[in-house]
Amino acid sequence: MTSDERDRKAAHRSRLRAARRGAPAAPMVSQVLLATAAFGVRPGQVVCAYLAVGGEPGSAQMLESLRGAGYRVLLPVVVGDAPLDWAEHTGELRPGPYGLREPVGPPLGASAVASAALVLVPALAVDRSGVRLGKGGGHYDRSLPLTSAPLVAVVRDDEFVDSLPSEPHDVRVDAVLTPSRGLIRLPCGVDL
Ligand SMILES: Nc1nc2c(c(=O)[nH]1)N(C=O)[C@@H](CNc1ccc(C(=O)N[C@@H](CCC(=O)O)C(=O)O)cc1)CN2
Ligand SMILES: Nc1ncnc2c1ncn2[C@@H]1O[C@H](COP(=O)(O)OP(=O)(O)OP(=O)(O)O)[C@@H](O)[C@H]1O
Repeated sequence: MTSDERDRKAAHRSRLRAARRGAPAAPMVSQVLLATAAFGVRPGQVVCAYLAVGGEPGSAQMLESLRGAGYRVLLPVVVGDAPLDWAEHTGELRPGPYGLREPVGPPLGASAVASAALVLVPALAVDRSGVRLGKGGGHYDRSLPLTSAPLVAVVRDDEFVDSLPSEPHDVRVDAVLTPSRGLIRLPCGVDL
């Protein structure tokens, strides 16, 4: 919206990215199952997830944890500035843009996110009203309006904050998942 909000987002991003450098790993292996249980996701249903890069909480083991619980795991595939495409995670990955690894399976189309029972969303930070700050590509903001599944942002404990700048296109998340605090439904009235 205003360049002021964009500047504020950029300042938050550089601070949060710097703080992630050197942060300990946060594999989120057990925590993701708190999220699927809380939202009643059943074996055989689809969970849209992501393969963590650059200090993001999450891991390949997190994806195995989801598959081991019987969920079908879809991973995002970047298609320029279009909404994300999706493909099923079967274990095999190939290099993608931005240092990502992407699934090798057939692309299921942008609308595949609508088949999800839960979407795990990477983020640099989330505030207690559910505003999410991503890496600035707008990929998730273009994709999340295509689903009505619960949206769970995954961040480090200190990346769940009181307030973040937001623009009209920013899609709010329903809950936040952190390594130590587990799942917190949003909006959250408790002091941080
Ligand atoms: N794990 C993950 N997958 C994702 C996203 C994400 O935020 N995290 N995306 C969210 O929209 C989309 C891709 N957009 C992205 C935009 C920037 C970076 C990024 O800055 N990565 C590295 C730099 C790597 C490089 O350029 O070599 C970094 O975090 O430092 C990653 C993904 C879809 N897949
Ligand atoms: N629904 C949308 N349609 C078209 N452009 C969009 C949409 N959502 C976001 N954008 C554009 O994407 C760019 C990045 O947006 P923003 O700063 O909110 O990204 P982000 O939330 O950090 O990224 P991401 O959603 O990939 O994690 C902005 O130029 C914004 O206008």
